[in-house]
Amino acid sequence: MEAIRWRENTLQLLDQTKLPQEEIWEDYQSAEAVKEAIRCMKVRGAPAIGASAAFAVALEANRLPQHSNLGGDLLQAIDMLQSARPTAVNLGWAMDRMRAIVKETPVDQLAARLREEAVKIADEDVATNRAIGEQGADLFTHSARVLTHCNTGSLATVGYGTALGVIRSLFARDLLRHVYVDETRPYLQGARLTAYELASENIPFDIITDSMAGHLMQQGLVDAVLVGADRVAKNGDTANKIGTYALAVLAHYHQVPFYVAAPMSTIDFTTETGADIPIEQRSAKEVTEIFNRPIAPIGATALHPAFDVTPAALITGIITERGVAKGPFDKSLASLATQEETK
Ligand SMILES: CSC[C@@H](O)[C@@H](O)C(=O)COP(=O)(O)O
Repeated sequence: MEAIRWRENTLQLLDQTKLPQEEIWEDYQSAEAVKEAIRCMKVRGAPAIGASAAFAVALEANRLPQHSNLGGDLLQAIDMLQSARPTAVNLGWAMDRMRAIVKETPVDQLAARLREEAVKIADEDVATNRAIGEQGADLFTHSARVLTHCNTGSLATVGYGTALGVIRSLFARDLLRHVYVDETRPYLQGARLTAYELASENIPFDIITDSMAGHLMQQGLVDAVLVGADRVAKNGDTANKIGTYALAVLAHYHQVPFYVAAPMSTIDFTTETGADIPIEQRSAKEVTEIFNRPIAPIGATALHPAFDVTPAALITGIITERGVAKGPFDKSLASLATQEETK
């Protein structure tokens, strides 16, 4: 399954706001249009928005006339793309890579070099996720029932997925008994997207409402929680989809291992702790309405922080492509950052 395609200098995105009812691919030709797709979540998931924005810079280099200040125009487009969503650090990370290419490349080679770099970012993401899957599956010796939140699969990345990549690898090794999929209010990434991915591969699962997780853990039905991340601070505090923190508290109380799966590009060594991570506030309408249909009284107000921060102390391990970091995370993450890939 894929949600991002690069075909003949055109970016194609699978519109995730329409899934699973309709599979609609849309063509993109400009950075502005891609920014809007990221903002309104036609493409979402930290690695997927990083890769889409990288392709958007390549599109822009093709679209704009070649002139002496093309580099300046592209740097502006990069800033504009980076502002689309604030929490996912992979967006900034991918834009930093594109910025570096713009700064070091002669104007007549920009389009080709930016295209090359965007393809590299996308290809690397798939390889990284497969390595995360293997590292994560190595943690399990018995067939497990896992609970996951949001969507961290092929739709949230360029392919395979992070937490869902670990789930795929467990399934491939016959070490997966069942997946409990949090529906993930309010945007329903779990019920709509994770369920869609698991169903397409015949991986056994049940959707649960977010409020059912505690009950399941109390019943002894959950062996591990596996989630993704939008940004991991230097000390291991992790921002992920709203509801992740509550799951971590529940897992801690019930002594269920709580794992975060994320590529090294999601670790932000410039952010000291979770308190410094910007939390995206989205429209209240996404809470008071479902698919544009009101579910609350007219005029009712709502809050919509799209992410929360799980303190490092509640995290059993952070599964990366280079290995699994354990607390104290400031030391283990720093050591992974300096080491070559082990797999
Ligand atoms: C591999 S995806 C990791 C995270 O980006 C994911 O868990 C998540 O929170 C996605 O949020 P979204 O708002 O759908 O972009």
